[in-house]
This record gives sequence, structure tokens and C-alpha cells, in this order.
Amino acid sequence: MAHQQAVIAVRGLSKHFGGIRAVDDVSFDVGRGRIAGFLGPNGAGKTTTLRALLGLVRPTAGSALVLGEPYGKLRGPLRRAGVSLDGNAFVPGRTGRAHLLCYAGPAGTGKRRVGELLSLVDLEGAADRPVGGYSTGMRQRLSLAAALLGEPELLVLDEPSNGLDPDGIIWLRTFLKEFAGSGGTVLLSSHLLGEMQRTIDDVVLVDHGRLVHSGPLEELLHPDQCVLAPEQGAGEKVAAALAEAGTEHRPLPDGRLWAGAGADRVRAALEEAGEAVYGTRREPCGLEEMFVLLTRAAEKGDAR
Ligand SMILES: Nc1ncnc2c1ncn2[C@@H]1O[C@H](COP(=O)(O)OP(=O)(O)OP(=O)(O)O)[C@@H](O)[C@H]1O
Repeated sequence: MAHQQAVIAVRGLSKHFGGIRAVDDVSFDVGRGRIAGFLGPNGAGKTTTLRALLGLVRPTAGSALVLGEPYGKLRGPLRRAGVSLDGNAFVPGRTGRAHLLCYAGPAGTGKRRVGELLSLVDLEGAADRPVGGYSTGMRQRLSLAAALLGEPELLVLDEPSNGLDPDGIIWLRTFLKEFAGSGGTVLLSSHLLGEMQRTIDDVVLVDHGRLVHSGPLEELLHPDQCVLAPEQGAGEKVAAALAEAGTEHRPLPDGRLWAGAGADRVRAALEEAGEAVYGTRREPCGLEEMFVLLTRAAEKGDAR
């Protein structure tokens, strides 16, 4: 994707805090109309990257552009990019409605939009209560409403599903898909990989400050691979059967195996091996398995 087409363009971004390389030479793009999941283990550098993108920390090296410019140079930034970086950054004594009204002016909007957004995020009933008494999920909803005030074309959301109940999670997923479907762009971080798999179009995976993988989800979860769940004690025999058939395979931390071949080829390999692997279940490979494999590979220095 060409640099100028990207809604988000991160190039050679590094941020060091003393000796800590929080972000280390990271590059990726997010294209218009895409939902990109920004994933990685604790301390991988996600929040620091998002903060650099939004001009909240100065990069040690490299650049991070939003809509073709550094965020700080955007004219009317709240109308271009909606941000929810810290779901808890509220004045506790202020009501939800007052919180939104504070940002409504800079976002170029007013009371009516505040009312609409309170209804959209299902906070009408709590709008006039102090935020200090809100639950985690209610704060997340309020934070999202604030991000949406200026009707932005880009949303940058740090762990927006945290604390949401199942209805809230489904609502957020549906909302983000509609937002992207109408041309909006989303970059969101999350540790909820099952939910990410249902929501995102693209994956940006970092670990120890470095980019491990970036690309469309469907490429990462291509059908020419699967996960095997051997019956107890049969793991080694299954691995041996795959090795015998020349099928690439790697262990997962829970005793299952990733296999670099589709379910049919794997079944043929196991049938060759006979009864010992009879009870082995085959499952499609999901984002959680790829996350584990890619971050472990990165630790060993052989990230793909
Ligand atoms: N202001 C700071 N001063 C010193 N170290 C920092 C600072 N901010 C972040 N770090 C360090 O940088 C690394 C990356 O942190 P960051 O918060 O970006 O990770 P993350 O991927 O968002 O993690 P998590 O999933 O746990 O939220 C960590 O080692 C963290 O301790």
C-alpha cells in the first residue's frame, strides 16, 4: 500500500525510555475502510506506539502519520480522529453528560450530538450521574462516545472491549463494522483475541517493541493449516506422524499442535500412522494460535 493512501502510516518508529526499547523500528499502514487489530503481549509496545501516533510521546526515531500528517498538525483533530486511549481518564465528580459537553465545543458540535451519543452508547439513564460511580464498562462506553463526538473518519481505540458485558461487546463489534463499512478506519488494541478475530480485517502484531507480523487476517488464517488436539498421551505420536509425512508442525502451550497443512492432508498423514492417533481432533487455526506461535517464534529470533 502506498504511503500517501494510508490513513495511518508508521515508518521506522522507535521510542526508548532510557535503556528500555518500548518501540523498536516498527512500520505498518492502515488503509481506509479497514479495521486493524493492534495486538501483542503485555509490554509489547502497543500503547507507546498509539501515544506516539497521537503526538503524546516524542519518537526517538521514525514517524507516525495520521491522515498524512503528524496528529498535532491536523486541523480540527477531533473531527478527523476520535481517540479512546485511557478509558479511565475522567474527572470523577463530573457527570457523563458534562464530560461529553466539555469536549463538544472543541469537536465542533453541541448538546444535541451529546444526547444522540449518550443514547447510542446506552448511557442515557446514567448520563446525569457522576462518572466516579460508573462501572468499567460504562466508562468505556462514555470514552467511545467522546471519541465519536466530532464524527471522525478514524478511530484509535486502546482496549475498548475491556469491561464491556457480552451485549456491549457484540454492540461494539457491530458498530465498528458499520463504521468501517461506511468508509471509516479503525485501529484498536485488545487482548481478547476471539473477539478480535470476529472484528478485524488486518492484524498488526508486535512483541518486545518489534513488529512481528502485519497483513490481512484472512492471509494469517489461511486454510492450508490446522490445529490438532491429540487424545491424552498421543501428542508425540501425532508429531511423529506429521514428521513422517513431511508436514511442518509446532507444539502449542496447551498440548495441541499447529500443522502447516489443511485438514484433509493432515487426516491422510494421521491415517497412515494408524490407531495411535485415532482420537485426534482437527480444528481450524485461529488468531489465538497464530498469536502464540508468532510471538514465541519472535522470542527465538525466527519471526516470519
Ligand atoms: N513512560 C514510560 N517510562 C518508562 N518505561 C515505559 C514508559 N511507558 C512504557 N514503558 C515501557 O515500555 C514497554 C512497552 O509498554 P506499553 O505500555 O507500550 O506496552 P503495551 O503493549 O501497551 O502493554 P499492555 O498490553 O500491558 O498494555 C514496557 O516495558 C513499559 O514498561
